[in-house]
Amino acid sequence: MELSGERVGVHFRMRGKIVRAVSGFYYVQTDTGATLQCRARGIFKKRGVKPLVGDRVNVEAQGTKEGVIVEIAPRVNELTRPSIANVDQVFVVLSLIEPELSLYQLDKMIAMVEEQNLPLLLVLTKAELPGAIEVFQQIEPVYRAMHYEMIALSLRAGMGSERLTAHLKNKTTVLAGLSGVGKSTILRFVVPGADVAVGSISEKGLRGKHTTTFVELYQTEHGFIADSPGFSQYSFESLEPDQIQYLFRDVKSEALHCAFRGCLHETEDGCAVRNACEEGRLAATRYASYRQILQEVKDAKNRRY
Ligand SMILES: Nc1nc2c(ncn2[C@@H]2O[C@H](COP(=O)(O)OP(=O)(O)OP(=O)(O)O)[C@@H](O)[C@H]2O)c(=O)[nH]1
Ligand SMILES: [Zn+2]
Repeated sequence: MELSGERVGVHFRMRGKIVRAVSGFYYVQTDTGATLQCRARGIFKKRGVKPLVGDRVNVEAQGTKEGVIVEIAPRVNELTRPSIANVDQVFVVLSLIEPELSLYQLDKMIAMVEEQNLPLLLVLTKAELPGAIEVFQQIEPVYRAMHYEMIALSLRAGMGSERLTAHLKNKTTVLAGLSGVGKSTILRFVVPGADVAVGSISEKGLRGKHTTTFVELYQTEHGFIADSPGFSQYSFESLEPDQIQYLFRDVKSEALHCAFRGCLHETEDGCAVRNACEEGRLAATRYASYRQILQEVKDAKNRRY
């Protein structure tokens, strides 16, 4: 292996990205294409800084396989579930059928990503199965109207794959979605040779829920991608009920017209959001998702006090 970089004393200093973190070891993919198993310099611990997967770092290579992280570049952002830094976008992955699409789940995942202020792409899988495209055609316009892009994907039938990979270019992408929707299948497609487990839902059910506790960034042709175990356990518990409307683009824009101060846009007569729903300007399914998440947040808050 050829190492290149700046020579500092007997060490080479290189730039790279942490792609995996396991019990105190950080695996750094260097800009020269090597992967180094690294420890972090003690100073980070003293400062209370924990290197994260996704961090851009400077390493001092020690030989061709190991190194020490000596510097961490300032983070653009930091997700907590999964724990990953410098994320550019999230692919929200759901299956159109098997398991059947839940619009509540879809809207909840969109709201999670909105809370993180990240761009998203909606990826609807298993599009070749009978009845799937009809579901897609029904819902896609609702989301397009809010400027969310939605792709019908079937890697089995070669449908939508080019659009999917085009979105990966020069980005660090996180896949979010419940078990069984096809995230591993996507990973294996965009990262040929990646060691990703794919199994049927029932097989996994028999073995019990498999738990992946660490995140890994895989390098694709032009970017990085990570699966996100744990994303689905996300809750909005740190939010106040009146903040939920801002996670729903359509509710938010209708709420601008609501004359009631502090309105949560529930059952109040004359509420602009409720009116918009009744008059068909706001999709009933979206309003239902908003109301359900709002209720969950209110319930969680009541339990705290
Ligand atoms: N019909 C059809 N099945 C698919 C498609 N993509 C994935 N599957 C199947 O759906 C099942 C689940 O796929 P996975 O990729 O393991 O799903 P996952 O989201 O990674 O699930 P976990 O590994 O449990 O997180 C597997 O049996 C896949 O073969 C598709 O486009 N069409
Ligand atoms: Zn209102």
